[in-house]
Amino acid sequence: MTESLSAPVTIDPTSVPAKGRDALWRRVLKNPMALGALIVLGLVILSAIIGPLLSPWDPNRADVEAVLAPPFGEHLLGADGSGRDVLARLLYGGRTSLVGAAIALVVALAIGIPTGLVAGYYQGWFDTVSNWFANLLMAMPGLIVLLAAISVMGPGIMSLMAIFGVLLSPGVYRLTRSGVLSVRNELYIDAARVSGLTDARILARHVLGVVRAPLVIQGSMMAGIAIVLQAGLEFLGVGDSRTASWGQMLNDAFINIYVSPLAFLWPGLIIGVTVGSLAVFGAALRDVVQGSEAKPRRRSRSASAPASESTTAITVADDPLTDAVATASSDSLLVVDGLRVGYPLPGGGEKIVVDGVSLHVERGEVLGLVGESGSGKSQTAFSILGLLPEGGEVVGGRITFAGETLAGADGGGRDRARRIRTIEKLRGSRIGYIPQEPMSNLDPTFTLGFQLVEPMRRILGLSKADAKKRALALLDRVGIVDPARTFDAYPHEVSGGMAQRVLIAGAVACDPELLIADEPTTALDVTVQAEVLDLLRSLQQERRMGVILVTHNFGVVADICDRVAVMQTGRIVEQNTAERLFDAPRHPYTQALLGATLEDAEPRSGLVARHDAPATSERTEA
Ligand SMILES: Nc1ncnc2c1ncn2[C@@H]1O[C@H](COP(=O)(O)OP(=O)(O)OP(=O)(O)O)[C@@H](O)[C@H]1O
Repeated sequence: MTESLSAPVTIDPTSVPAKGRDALWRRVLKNPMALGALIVLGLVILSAIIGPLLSPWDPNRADVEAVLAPPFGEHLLGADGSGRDVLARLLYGGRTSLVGAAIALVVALAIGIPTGLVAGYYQGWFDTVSNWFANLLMAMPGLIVLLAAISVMGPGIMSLMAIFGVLLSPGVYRLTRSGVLSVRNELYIDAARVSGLTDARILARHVLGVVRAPLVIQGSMMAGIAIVLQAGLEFLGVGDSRTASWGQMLNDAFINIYVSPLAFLWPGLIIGVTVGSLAVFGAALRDVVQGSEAKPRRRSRSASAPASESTTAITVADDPLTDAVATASSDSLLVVDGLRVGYPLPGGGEKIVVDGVSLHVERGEVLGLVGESGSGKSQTAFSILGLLPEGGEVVGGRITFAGETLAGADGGGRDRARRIRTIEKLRGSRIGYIPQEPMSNLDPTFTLGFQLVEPMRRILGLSKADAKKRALALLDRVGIVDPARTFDAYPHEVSGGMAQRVLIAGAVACDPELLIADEPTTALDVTVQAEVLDLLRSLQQERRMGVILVTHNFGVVADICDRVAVMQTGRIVEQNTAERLFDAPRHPYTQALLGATLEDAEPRSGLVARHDAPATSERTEA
């Protein structure tokens, strides 16, 4: 029984409307079925609250002269077998039934939502243990558990409803967990992490929002089930006979069904109407949610390559060709020294995807990280940000930012935990990040303004009004024509170029010292690419930020970078100033990449002086 009661409603949690909860509720209220059900439910609840005003009778006052009195006399709906007023008992009984359903619902939600959120978001041992508990609870025969509880705890109906709530909680847990799993790897969740939001805030704002509508649907179904179950138990004689309830009215009416069949009608009708309204509301809400134009979500980065991939460890490349420019100094902003990143392989061992990468970035300097697809550029960038996909780990080397160690040289678990805290503190404040796909990195359920303001309030401690002022100024600075309109817009209401400008505004909002831009122009239209690069360059110069620009495009490198590190199969094969690299590429791989960039594949001797390179060279992709 518990299994069927706890079974989650079948709805894709990611199909929550992109326009946010306000728009969702507006659509619900426009749906006649949902509105009708809400009105009926409202009336039932209201009549239970103001019961004493609607009936002058005490629900427990027995009048021997009124036993089984017919309706429309002194008692509007008649009297029961003990001479008690039926209308008064209906109104007061509503309180008992609704409070009982509320208790079951609150217990189910209070257990199911937090455990589902934590299990889905963090996974690991907690997920395993909570799944095990959920399966155990679902396998229990609910009615037998409740009857056993009666024999142990007595017939108190409210405590039984609390136990019933526990039995319902696996349904809530599973629904929440599956909702979280469907979004936890979304890029906008990473973007929220990068912008410095804590896990608790991300869960509350970006993850819980996704499961809110399915939970309301599931909750309305569960409330109906709880009302029916409570009435069923009371019909069987469980509960306090001195408290009026719909189930007890059924019990009383059943005894006198041949003498006064109408007495059976009233509680049956009110239970039917209430449970029916809850079911209709749930169904209408589901129609609204499923019929909405939810934006298809793009795949997240963690799916880029499963660890089970039968790739063998990367081949050993030549020693990197580096000049003195590749040597870090003691006051370098970022120093990556001998970085190694690995993923565990299913059969044991590990796949090394970044192997001994060393680089550094100075304040006010742009370092281009170039190489073909799969060469390890993003893995290097994610290691610095502490955002490697699941399974990925820094297995060697060290990353230091402004003197603070972010990864490597572990002295055990406590050391590692401290480093994780350090990088979480730096992300979004001193280290900014601009992602590759602007749209996937914005939460479709919140306005752009909200997504800009929230990190500023947390990191800079600004008031709402000041954060908004700063956000509008930033939107203006990144070239948005109508900042106020864009501030109030949802991601799907702006173009890809505008979304990227918004993300750039967000990345520099807290004045970071280091900016990591992962192919920031790849997903954009060629005409917009040059503008976004111009914007990046001017912001970088204005704020003297160190920048790592991940790209596979030498046009972008020529346009904006001071130095370049060329990556191949997880290693840096050549590192030089942009000018020298274009002038005289030394590694055959660099020569081949440059050759592929130019239509005629001629070696580039002295052709490209960095800032003379046309921005439109973006068109010729490597
Ligand atoms: N989750 C993962 N599990 C296992 N291997 C992965 C995972 N993500 C990436 N890799 C591997 O890491 C290597 C480097 O990937 P990375 O994403 O850094 O390449 P890239 O140079 O940034 O390429 P692109 O330009 O296509 O983004 C690739 O061989 C890739 O298959």
